[in-house]
Amino acid sequence: MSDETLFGIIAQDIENKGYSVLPSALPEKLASALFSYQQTMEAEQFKSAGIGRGNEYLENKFVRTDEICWITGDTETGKKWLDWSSNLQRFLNRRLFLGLFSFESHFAHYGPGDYYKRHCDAFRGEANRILSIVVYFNTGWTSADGGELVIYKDEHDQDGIKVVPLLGTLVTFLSEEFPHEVLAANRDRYSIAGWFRVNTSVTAKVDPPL
Ligand SMILES: O=C(O)CCC(=O)C(=O)O
Ligand SMILES: [Fe+2]
Repeated sequence: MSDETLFGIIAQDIENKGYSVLPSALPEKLASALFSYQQTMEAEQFKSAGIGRGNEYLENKFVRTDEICWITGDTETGKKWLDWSSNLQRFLNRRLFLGLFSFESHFAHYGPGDYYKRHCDAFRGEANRILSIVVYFNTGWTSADGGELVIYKDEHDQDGIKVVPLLGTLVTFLSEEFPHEVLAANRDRYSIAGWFRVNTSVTAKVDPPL
């Protein structure tokens, strides 16, 4: 499948239902490059995941226990991923007028027993995270391995839909609309999570003060 075809399916899903779950969707070459990159650097660079970034960085082991590493364009593989993501961003902006302005993403590693409790990636009103994306690198994942992503339709939904974190599966959803969680995994679980943002700093500057 070409990138254009794939991006078109994602756009249609987002338009129709606000989320998209596509098995075997991430291009295989990109997936295997990213996975080996994650494996080689994980020992030295990963750190315990915190909630928020920068000054807001706050480790919160009650909410999430995975380890993360932010992806930059400093390596060939990191750059390939950011190029692919920016093509998706451009496509979605043209097709859905989302006004996506920037992208941030990190590798994540959930060891056995790790989880990320039910949360939203963005909050209505203050949010500049618009679209969340998750891709997985785990071969031969079965239901006995746990670690599913559960996406809830709204804040009242207790059932959700379960996504098996299998190699190549690509998930996108509107960040404000869908609470979600990662159930405890019984084996190592590797992934990337990313967020497309709109630019809020510009409006903050031009908005007259109250
Ligand atoms: O790994 C997943 O399936 C989702 C991770 C997630 O929700 C997050 O990092 O915000
Ligand atoms: Fe999330």
